[in-house]
Amino acid sequence: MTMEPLRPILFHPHIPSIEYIEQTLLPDIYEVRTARTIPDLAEAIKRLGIRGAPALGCAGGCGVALSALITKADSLPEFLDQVGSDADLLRKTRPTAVNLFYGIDHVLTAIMSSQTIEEAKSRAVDAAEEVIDADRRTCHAIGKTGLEVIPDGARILTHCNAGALACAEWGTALGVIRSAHEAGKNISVYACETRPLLQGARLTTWELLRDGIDVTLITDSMAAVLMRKGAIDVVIVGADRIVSDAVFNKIGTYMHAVCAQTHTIPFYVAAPLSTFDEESCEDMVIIEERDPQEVRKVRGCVTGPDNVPVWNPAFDATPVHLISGIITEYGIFTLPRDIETIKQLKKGKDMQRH
Ligand SMILES: CSC[C@@H](O)[C@@H](O)C(=O)COP(=O)(O)O
Repeated sequence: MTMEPLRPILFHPHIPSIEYIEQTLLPDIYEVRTARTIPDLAEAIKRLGIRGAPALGCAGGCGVALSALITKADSLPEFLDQVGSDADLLRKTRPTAVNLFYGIDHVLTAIMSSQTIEEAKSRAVDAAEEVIDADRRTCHAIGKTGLEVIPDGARILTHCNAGALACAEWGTALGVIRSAHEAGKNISVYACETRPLLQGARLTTWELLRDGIDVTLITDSMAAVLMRKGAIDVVIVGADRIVSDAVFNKIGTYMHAVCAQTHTIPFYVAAPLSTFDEESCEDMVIIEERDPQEVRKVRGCVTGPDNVPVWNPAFDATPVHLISGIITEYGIFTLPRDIETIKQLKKGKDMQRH
């Protein structure tokens, strides 16, 4: 039986609202929630009800469109002012995943030259729908590109959740895994649990079991031993931001990359062009630091003394020399070698938009 495609974020311009799968409750509770205001949406993003770089891009884009639809203003400048300040509120939710800013800016740019409020509303809806449709198409294209790095029989390690739940559909790292499964390759996956918020344990395993893909859950500290035993053929992870010299992804990714290099295992990143921030370098990126309580407690259960100091960065940077390739909708690239090609491709996309 084929499952319905998993679509964690839907935009309903006629209501107007944004519907999303509440990811903090999975896997025990599958609940679809609705954001009707920008503060509602911002709150859902901050507490990771909506999460994952491409999904954040969709949320940002749809959020600006939602703001355009619900804003009541007497003049176009007043209207644009209100939408701009809602966009700023969304920008402040999470600092690392660049797709959030890409989605917000895509819709803002589309409405800026409007002559009337009605025109701006209609442009905002079209642009938000474009962000979602493009992400769906892109993830399927990434999946196809990635087929060449997944041999039949591959045992794949992944970290965090770079699946359909992190995108509009299909996924990036899990998109490659899904495409390999769909192409009839006999693959199996080790999903790292991904402390402290367990996106791997809760979300990746749930997605893969749902699709009938062979998955085994391990704690993050078990990955190195599996690599040493020769039980991993390839590592594939997603990305939150790719700069000229590093890939930012969920905390723990760097550790897997170092281990993979030691054991000569290929280490791939799967991400759309919208995750590249190619003009920046590692030092320029803000890594989100989250609430210490996320480490002292796991889903309400105490895991450390209430007064113990905690360091809780949500992401780490993996230097590009540890990465075998970046699987995108346009092919597989390596950095720094292909940085100019990436710049050209992004310029080309910008030209198409204007
Ligand atoms: C396709 S999504 C890739 C990344 O966004 C994912 O690996 C990740 O780090 C998500 O972090 P999260 O904090 O859950 O938003």
